[in-house]
Amino acid sequence: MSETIRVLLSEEEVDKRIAEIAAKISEDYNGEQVHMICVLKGGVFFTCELAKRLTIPVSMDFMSVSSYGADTKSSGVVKIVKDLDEGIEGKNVLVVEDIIDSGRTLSYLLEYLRNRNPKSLKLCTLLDKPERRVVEVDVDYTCFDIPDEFVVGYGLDYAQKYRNLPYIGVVELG
Ligand SMILES: O=P(O)(O)OC[C@H]1O[C@H](OP(=O)(O)OP(=O)(O)O)[C@H](O)[C@@H]1O
Ligand code: HPA
Repeated sequence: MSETIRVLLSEEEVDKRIAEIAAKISEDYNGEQVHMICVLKGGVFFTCELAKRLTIPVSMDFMSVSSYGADTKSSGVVKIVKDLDEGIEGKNVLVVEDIIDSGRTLSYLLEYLRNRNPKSLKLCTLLDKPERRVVEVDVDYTCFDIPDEFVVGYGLDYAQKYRNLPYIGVVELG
């Protein structure tokens, strides 16, 4: 089967929106330090682009969770592949994700982090597919709501490919 990629959000659109969200986050934290938790692997491009534009003090940690494997559908079972390096008690935690789809990954992850007593816990996502939600998740910052289509680029993969595309595209199988 062949795959083609149709552009959904151009590099310029994505970059412009990330700058807007970064300004909003910087304003909301009002000079306090934010502890960004990048959810690997998909969240890595967005985390870097966002972090570069924040004007508040930033620290960072990384977690890796997996529920999709090589499929385009969530397995429903969330697995922690890599845990945090440092504790988050008393910190202003900002979880940074590439996409919220069914909500299963983030619902699991936020509960897991809440139990570690951060001072505050917020969620920032590049993309959200609200139509696909199975589990409710409170999202604090969303760059784009998108339709129910499987997307790649800016960290998002299809069977580990296309993460490096500098824009968001829809995978079309022929
Ligand atoms: O809302 P959900 O239906 O749970 O889907 C969202 C999750 O799926 C993707 O991760 P994936 O498991 O593909 O891992 P990856 O980031 O390493 O590619 C994405 O990065 C989210 O973590
Ligand atoms: O649309 C998607 N693309 C890539 N990974 C994903 N994980 C959940 N939804 C998606």
